[in-house]
Amino acid sequence: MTDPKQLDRDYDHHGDRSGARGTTRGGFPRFVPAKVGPEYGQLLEALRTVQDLAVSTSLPAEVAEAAAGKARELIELLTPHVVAEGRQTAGRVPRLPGRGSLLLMPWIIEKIDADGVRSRGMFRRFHLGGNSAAHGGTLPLLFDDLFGLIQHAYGRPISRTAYLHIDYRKVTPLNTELIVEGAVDRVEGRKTFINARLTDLDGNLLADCEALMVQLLPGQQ
Ligand SMILES: CCCCCCCCCCCCCC(=O)SCCNC(=O)CCNC(=O)[C@H](O)C(C)(C)COP(=O)(O)OP(=O)(O)OC[C@H]1O[C@@H](n2cnc3c(N)ncnc32)[C@H](O)[C@@H]1OP(=O)(O)O
Repeated sequence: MTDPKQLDRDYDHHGDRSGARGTTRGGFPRFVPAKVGPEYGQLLEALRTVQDLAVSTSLPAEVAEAAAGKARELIELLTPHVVAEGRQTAGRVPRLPGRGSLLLMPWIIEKIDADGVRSRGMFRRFHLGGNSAAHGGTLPLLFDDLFGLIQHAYGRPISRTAYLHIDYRKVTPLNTELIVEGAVDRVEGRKTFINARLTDLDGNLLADCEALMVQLLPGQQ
């Protein structure tokens, strides 16, 4: 992963992490890959299964009460380990599904270079929208994170998504291996235009997306 300061000489001057917006102290945190053992991936997989169960069960009161107690125990165990943005493990383990983040789609990056990025994975029960299909709102998250990786691997400075246009071509199934792949289409000054496609393993197009990412100016957050 390229040091973002090499791509953006204003890296340390984008907004403020100490509270006041519009000032230039702080900047974006530096995302350095985190080193973790196998237990971290196991924890995340267990938590994702809990998410699947949380949205697919109808619990008797005593089971809900017992589960709430166990959840509170987990909260107590984890709370002392909260750290500042950029120092958390989530999002900084490129080899894990969703880079080790529970927010992101639990997909694995298969290819990442200046020619583009490809990830493979499944939408799970907790991504259900209706009638066995992935919720339409989960696709922008999948694409947006992919675009962040694409523009970074292409060597663009820190940028934010200005727009993201998705065409939903076919229903996106759950529990089915899929591929998302995209690349920079063109760069115009501060603007990077990126295209991506979501397909099944037979190459059927499920959705495609075009986005504009705009390079941040010094002071922009
Ligand atoms: C191991 C660790 C790995 C870590 C990897 C990192 C991965 C991270 C992944 C996470 C990634 C997550 C990423 C995220 O999710 S970022 C989160 C979602 N995005 C935002 O919050 C962005 C909010 N918006 C803004 O901040 C501003 O609007 C920005 C900065 C985007 C532009 O405001 P600014 O005032 O600076 O610019 P400007 O208005 O002078 O415009 C400049 C040019 O752009 C053109 N324009 C602007 N908007 C639009 C539009 N909507 N349609 C068409 N064109 C548009 C405009 O016409 C002009 O063109 P031209 O006239 O010059 O030709």
